[in-house]
Amino acid sequence: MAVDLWNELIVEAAEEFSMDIKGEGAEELPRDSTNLVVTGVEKAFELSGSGTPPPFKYTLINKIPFARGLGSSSAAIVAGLIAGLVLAGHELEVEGHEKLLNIAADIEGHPDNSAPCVYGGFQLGIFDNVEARWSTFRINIPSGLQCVMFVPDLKIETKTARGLVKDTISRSDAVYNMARTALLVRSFCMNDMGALRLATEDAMHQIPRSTAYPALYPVINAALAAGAHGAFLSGSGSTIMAITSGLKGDAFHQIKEERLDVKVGEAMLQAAADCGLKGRIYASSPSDKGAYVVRKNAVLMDNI
Ligand SMILES: Nc1ncnc2c1ncn2[C@@H]1O[C@H](COP(=O)(O)OP(=O)(O)OP(=O)(O)O)[C@@H](O)[C@H]1O
Ligand SMILES: N[C@@H](CCO)C(=O)O
Repeated sequence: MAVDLWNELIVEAAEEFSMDIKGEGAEELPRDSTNLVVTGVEKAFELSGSGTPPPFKYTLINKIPFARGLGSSSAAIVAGLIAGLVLAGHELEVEGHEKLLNIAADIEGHPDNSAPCVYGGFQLGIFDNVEARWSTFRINIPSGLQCVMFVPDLKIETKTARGLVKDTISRSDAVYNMARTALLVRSFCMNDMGALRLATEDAMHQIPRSTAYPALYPVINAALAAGAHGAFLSGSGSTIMAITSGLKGDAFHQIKEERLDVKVGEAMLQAAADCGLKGRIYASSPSDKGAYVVRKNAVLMDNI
């Protein structure tokens, strides 16, 4: 599900390659061609038949915390792909093909984050063996939902978190999760948030991942006790996401005591602190919109 939390990428013509990173990951993310925005731009140029891209000046303005289960790597890949397609003047087949989504998911290895990143909203990403490609399906999101995210000072890379989950699962665990996946989709389609606590229970990945993350269940339980409809590990972690609703109007006009998102956020922070873990709370909402081009400026050549 896409949330209203954005990274911005500016790509400009330049004499030589450079990269400036502001905000999240400014100190840690690579500033060379291994940065995923460059991977995206290079892929777009390759697809356009233009070969290697010319040197560019990259500016990344990052709001999405990285290696926290919030899809920052997909955001970087998709931003690079879209910027590269615009710069190379190349268009992809969309309708009935989902080319952009498939290219992004192939770079990332799965569509879990690329689908909401490309399209916005709540997306199911399924590999279609007949078409030999990823296919996505949009699910309704009830209006007024809030996403309260506990983002700990603890980075967990997806490949590490995936290493904690067994390759095989028992039949009973599969049945447990399949039933809850169906209930989750029903809850969203029917605007029935009352079923979300049950629908967001899990028997497949949270327990093994909690072995490296002792605060996981205390924080989930604190969010539920404070009134969240459901709470769960976001992606492969380390962010823990709680879903609340009930506010009317802009958050700035609310009385603090009446704001469930604040109560839930405070409860999550406290439970984490009790486990010796610090972090930040982000309160956001689902975004219906995916990645988009803000502006394209034509650069006049010297001889024009
Ligand atoms: N521009 C970029 N933004 C974010 N991560 C990047 C970028 N370029 C390279 N990376 C690398 O990608 C890795 C982070 O990807 P990872 O998939 O683990 O985290 P995430 O996308 O934030 O979380 P998740 O996939 O669990 O939602 C790090 O090793 C990071 O160095
Ligand atoms: N949904 C994936 C991670 C996507 O970031 C997982 O649980 O491994």
